[in-house]
Amino acid sequence: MSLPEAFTARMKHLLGEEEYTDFLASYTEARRQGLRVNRLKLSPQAFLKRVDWKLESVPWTEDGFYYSESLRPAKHPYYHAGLYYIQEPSAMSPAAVLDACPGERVLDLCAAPGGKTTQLAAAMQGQGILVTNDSNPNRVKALVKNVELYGIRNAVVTNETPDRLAKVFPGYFDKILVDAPCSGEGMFRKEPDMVKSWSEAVIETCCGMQRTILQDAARMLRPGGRLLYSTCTFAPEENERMIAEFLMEQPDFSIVPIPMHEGWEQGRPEWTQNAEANRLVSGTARLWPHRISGEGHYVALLQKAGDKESSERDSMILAKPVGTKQTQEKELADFYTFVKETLPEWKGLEDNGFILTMHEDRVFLSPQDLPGLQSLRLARQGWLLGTIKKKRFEPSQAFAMGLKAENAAQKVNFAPDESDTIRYLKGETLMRQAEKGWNLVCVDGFPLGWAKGAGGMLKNMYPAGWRWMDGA
Ligand SMILES: C[S@@+](CC[C@H](N)C(=O)[O-])C[C@H]1O[C@@H](n2cnc3c(N)ncnc32)[C@H](O)[C@@H]1O
Repeated sequence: MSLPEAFTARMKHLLGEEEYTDFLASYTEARRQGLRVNRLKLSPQAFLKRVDWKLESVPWTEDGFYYSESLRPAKHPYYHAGLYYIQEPSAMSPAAVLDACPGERVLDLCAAPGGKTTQLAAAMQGQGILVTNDSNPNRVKALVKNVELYGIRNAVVTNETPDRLAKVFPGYFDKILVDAPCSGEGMFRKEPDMVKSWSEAVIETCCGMQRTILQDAARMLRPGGRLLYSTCTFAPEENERMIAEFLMEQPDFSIVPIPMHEGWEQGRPEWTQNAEANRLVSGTARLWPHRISGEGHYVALLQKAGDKESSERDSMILAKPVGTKQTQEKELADFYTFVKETLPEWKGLEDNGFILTMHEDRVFLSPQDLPGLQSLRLARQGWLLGTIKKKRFEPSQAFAMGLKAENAAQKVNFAPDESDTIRYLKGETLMRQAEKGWNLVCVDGFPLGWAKGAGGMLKNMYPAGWRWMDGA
């Protein structure tokens, strides 16, 4: 791989001759591929029992595994059932360190396409509120798809600037992940295109964005809350120096030292330009491609002073959920009929943490305890259950993916190696006996989507944008 001269000169200067040689040698080695089991669907142990794949544990997260080049896990029906997310192993470290818990209010501020969002959501186990945001409207589409594919039920997806979010969520979150836009030096091996767009000017531009994003994130954190800052770059300007500068400006924040794993290295104080901050940044962590099996990453965990009790957030005016029109029982009659007939065992509507909301013709189950979100660009105001079309309720793909097979009265269960499984994922009509009406289609008991049974065939309701592509 041909690396920019200015980049290699910088790295040589930073690392010194000896370490630089090891660093450079890592570019001649194959990169490691990873997948992370979706604990919203099954435990890593249960997953390992289901597959005879050659997998090796990623040391910093118990649901992460390395797989070999030949495996192609995106070409397996389990991928379409959302049983795992394909993720670069080092990229599993930020959410693992932040350690989101069930019941918390969590923000993923720069979230698309959603790798870390799916990891945070799995840790939250459907309880609490996950606001997941990206400022780029195109990238938000991929984020929505991943939120839905992984069966995340407690997420609100926004397409906002951090500044506008901070006006709505002051002091609101227990935990915030800032996986910042960066110069991407740590991803050169994974995404060679990033090499072409690299320049020292890009580092400077990224620093500007990171500074603003961090300040806005700080406003949204409750006293005692934790903020995880990560990048996939080596440049100290975007890492140790960014954190040192932040700490100087925000005296109510301190570093929480990150527990180290084998091969991880402490942040390099000598790369900051601020003597006072020097000793602090050694509590942050660097993942280097020549020391671990993974790409380059930087991770810093920060805590805001105070505790939850001193926070004023619970006296914030918590508006009616999501500020659109309140659901009307009359409009929802067909939805309730659908639930009664199709999902008699589903208890989702009885969960106190959630409330039915509608936006235009769409029905959502939204987390409660949200401030009014009227001023925000919302991609999803909760779990999209479906659409009411001409007084008929049509369940969404997201609804299917967030259910369990046992919730459905009528279902069709395929084996992964059955030809109908792929035919279903390709969107084909299946000539197959099934109960009349809506059926939840599953593979090995994990939902894939909907189909409608009628006269010896299954009408395929798998969405066009989700379909299996040959050769892809
Ligand atoms: C490193 S990527 C995030 C990867 C993501 N966390 C994941 O795990 O899949 C950085 C993201 O920040 C977004 N971004 C850039 N500027 C932003 C801003 N000012 N506010 C929020 N997001 C921003 C980009 O669109 C990009 O999707």
